Amino acid sequence: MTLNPRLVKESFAAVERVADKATAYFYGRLFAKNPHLRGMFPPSMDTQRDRLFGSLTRIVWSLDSPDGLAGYLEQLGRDHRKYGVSAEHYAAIGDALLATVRKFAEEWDEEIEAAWTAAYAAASGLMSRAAEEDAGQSPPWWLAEVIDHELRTPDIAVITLRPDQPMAYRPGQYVSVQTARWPRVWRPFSIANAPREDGTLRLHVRAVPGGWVSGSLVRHTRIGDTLLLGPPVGTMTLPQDASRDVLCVAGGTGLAPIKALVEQIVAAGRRREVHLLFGARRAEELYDLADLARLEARHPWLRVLPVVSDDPEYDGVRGKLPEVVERFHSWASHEVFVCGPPAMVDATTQRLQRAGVPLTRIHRDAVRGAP
Ligand SMILES: NC(=O)C1=CN([C@@H]2O[C@H](COP(=O)(O)OP(=O)(O)OC[C@H]3O[C@@H](n4cnc5c(N)ncnc54)[C@H](O)[C@@H]3O)[C@@H](O)[C@H]2O)C=CC1
Repeated sequence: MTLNPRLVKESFAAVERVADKATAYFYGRLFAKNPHLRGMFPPSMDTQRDRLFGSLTRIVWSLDSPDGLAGYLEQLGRDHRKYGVSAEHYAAIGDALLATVRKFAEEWDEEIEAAWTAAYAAASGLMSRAAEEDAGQSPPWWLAEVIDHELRTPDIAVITLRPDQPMAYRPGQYVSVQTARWPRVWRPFSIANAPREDGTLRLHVRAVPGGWVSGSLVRHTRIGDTLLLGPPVGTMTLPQDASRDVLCVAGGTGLAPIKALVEQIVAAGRRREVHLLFGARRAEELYDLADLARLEARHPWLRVLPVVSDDPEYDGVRGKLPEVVERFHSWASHEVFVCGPPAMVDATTQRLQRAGVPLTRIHRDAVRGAP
């Protein structure tokens, strides 16, 4: 079997053009052949479909850069332990995936089939080996008790959790969360604090329209409730050797991982300059400003700049974050962290690149749909 990234990418391009049909076919086939697997998935499959296709796209387009891809697949394998995924499931999914690309690719022959079989064997092998290794040291999921629940706006809650077992993570990472109200529905949320001695974690949650987990966390969760957490994942972390000044750009609840990173810099005691631009649509949605102001008062090297985009009366810096970022400073020599609505993250990244910041120094995590 030969791993041939070119053949996989060419056939995948045709599947990508009909992504909706292809994912519907994939799950239809998977469940028709393996009805017992349906119970492992959430009742509503919409987000699940997008997620599957997002992961697949990322895997296929990174086949040429094995190092980054291996890290991603290993993380995916560890994260899938929370679903109870086994070797039998990998085989069933591989079978449905191959049937799907065979159906939707414009060309198909033995060579393409062999390339896909090899690619899937390599990818699922990395995932399952990482899962096995992880099983020796971490649980597949954590139970976490809600020990504080603060409604900062009618839609935004800051929730503090105490996991039942220690959870090792790096500031900037995120976890999947499941509530008792919606079994099997997992949504990712960034951890909003650097690791603490008491092991507690904070989440910043905005209830979005139609958001099953986010709505349940903001409106129906109380102190004493128990949540399920998946393992910490994500790569928007502070580089080990970085000594550069830092720019952080946070849109809305995208502040969560940024705050964890700022706390990490505080804890390390390093005196690099940190500029934090925290944007919201309206002043009352700058939900964590009091806490940020306290941090700023204690650490003169930290500058927090609140930015409001949709209120012409706001008596401070107004505008959209990508534009405001350009307005103030040259960031060409900074390490940059950007988190928030995907369109804001993309626009900010583009502007920073145009202003001379290399992409390798712009850290962001595509947690699409992490409301
Ligand atoms: N680890 C991660 O990747 C995390 C990601 N998020 C994401 O952050 C987002 C936060 O959403 P909300 O609090 O509702 O933010 P929001 O929609 O209220 O906007 C927050 C800020 O982003 C700006 N903004 C929004 N859309 C923009 C656009 N198209 N172009 C330029 N600027 C734009 C607004 O002007 C405002 O300053 C969600 O999409 C969530 O998925 C949140 C937490 C963690």
